[in-house]
Amino acid sequence: MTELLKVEDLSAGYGEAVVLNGVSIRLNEGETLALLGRNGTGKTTFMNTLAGATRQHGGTIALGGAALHKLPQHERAAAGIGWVPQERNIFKSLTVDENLTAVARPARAGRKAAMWTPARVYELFPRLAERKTNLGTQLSGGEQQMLAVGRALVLNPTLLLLDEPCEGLAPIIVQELLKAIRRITREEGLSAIIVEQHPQAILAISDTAAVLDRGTVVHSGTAKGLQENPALLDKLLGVAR
Ligand SMILES: Nc1ncnc2c1ncn2[C@@H]1O[C@H](COP(=O)(O)OP(=O)(O)OP(=O)(O)O)[C@@H](O)[C@H]1O
Repeated sequence: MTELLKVEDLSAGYGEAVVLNGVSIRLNEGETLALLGRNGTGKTTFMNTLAGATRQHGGTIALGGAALHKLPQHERAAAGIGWVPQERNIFKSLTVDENLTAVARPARAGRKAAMWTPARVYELFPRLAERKTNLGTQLSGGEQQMLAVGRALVLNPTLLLLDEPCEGLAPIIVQELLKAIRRITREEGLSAIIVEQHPQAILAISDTAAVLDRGTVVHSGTAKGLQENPALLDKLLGVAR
């Protein structure tokens, strides 16, 4: 197993406020990590810190052996981070197709998996293909989320960060999205970190899991181990979901 992400003793927050304290997390190439925790425990702050959108106070982040924490936010996408933030930052004044073609870039040399292009995103999300010429403002919440995932994919990242991808979506759309995420990670082998409020659905498609509480990692192990231990899930997350 080749290690892709190595986060060591990370402290980060907003301004002087420290939210994450001494967080260490590892992820192997081709694996998916479920990042869980109750509300306000620092999950989004962790994702934002990988993307370079918080203030890092200490620690290191290495992606494929390169020091990511030294890079400004605008260079992290080129370094391999495909970030889908909670607020789905699509360009609302552009069409679906323009959103995808504006950011598409070829994969790095030596990449084994097939390259993501707008055409492949349309194949993954047929709903988006039907709305190619619609503006971002004309999309439903689920379609916006699909477009946000598509935009991250066409950057051909080495690590996909999905922050609560299913939040606020209708159950049928959640199923569609989870199926697509499973395909991206399981079949295409893209490494990912997924933050979610519904642990069972995400644990089922993840290899490993980490649980945050008050900005520190209070549990890490296999996703299966956590999924099969409702008592531990209850202890860590409040309810055996
Ligand atoms: N922009 C910000 N400026 C200052 N503090 C913030 C900011 N965003 C989040 N925080 C604080 O950081 C802490 C962790 O928030 P974060 O959003 O990372 O948690 P979370 O685990 O993702 O929560 P949720 O599941 O509710 O999204 C909270 O106390 C929150 O108030």
